[in-house]
Amino acid sequence: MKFEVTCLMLSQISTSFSIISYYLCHHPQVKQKMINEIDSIFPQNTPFNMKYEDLLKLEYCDAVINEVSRIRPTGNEFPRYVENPCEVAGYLWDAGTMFHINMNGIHLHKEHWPNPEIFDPDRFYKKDPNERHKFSLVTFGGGLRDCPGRKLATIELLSLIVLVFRKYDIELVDMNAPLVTKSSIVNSCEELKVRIRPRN
Ligand code: HEM
Repeated sequence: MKFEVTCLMLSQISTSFSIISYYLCHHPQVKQKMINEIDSIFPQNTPFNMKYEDLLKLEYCDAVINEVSRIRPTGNEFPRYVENPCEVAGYLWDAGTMFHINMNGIHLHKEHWPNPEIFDPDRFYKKDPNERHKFSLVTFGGGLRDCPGRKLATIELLSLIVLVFRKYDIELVDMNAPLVTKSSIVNSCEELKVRIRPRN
């Protein structure tokens, strides 16, 4: 069981990284802005020393992670079980009802996200998270049972982005190929053909 949970977490990280790479290749100006930020915090031709405090300075990379996980979350839903009768959205629900909270429905909701189908990391860049609804982004769930691994997952993704994009450029082999994902408990990236070249 422990092994399965660990695999699930790792598959979420690797799928997130694949989806990030896919979106960056389709939005070269975003990729360039991200690379500029990485180069400003971890300059080329200087000894490379990846520190936690420096990773936290990568605000644009963080915005890219948030925007990719908004538009293409690795999860589909998370459940909530009600022990007592309750009212939700103007309806009365019996005790024992199981709700399945639809992440895509929330992440693409026009009331919370203008032009929700458009990929735009600037929605998150240097923005105060308190200015939007606290459950408008539920990549890591929400409330009492939200993901305790969210900070670790974000730091892992930021580290991976720095390690790869500081040294290498990634291109899609076929710009017209769709992102192939398989949906089970979570979505996993099944195939993403890329060309990786050293930068410079
Ligand atoms: C990109 C990576 C990850 C994503 C997208 C993700 C997402 C989620 C989501 C949506 C939930 C359900 C939250 C809810 O019901 O409100 C969850 C729960 C959980 N996650 Fe993550 N997670 C990730 C990485 C991790 C990591 C790295 C760990 C541990 C090291 C972790 C540990 C857990 C645990 C233990 C729960 C159950 C919490 C509970 O039921 O109280 N997750 N995660």
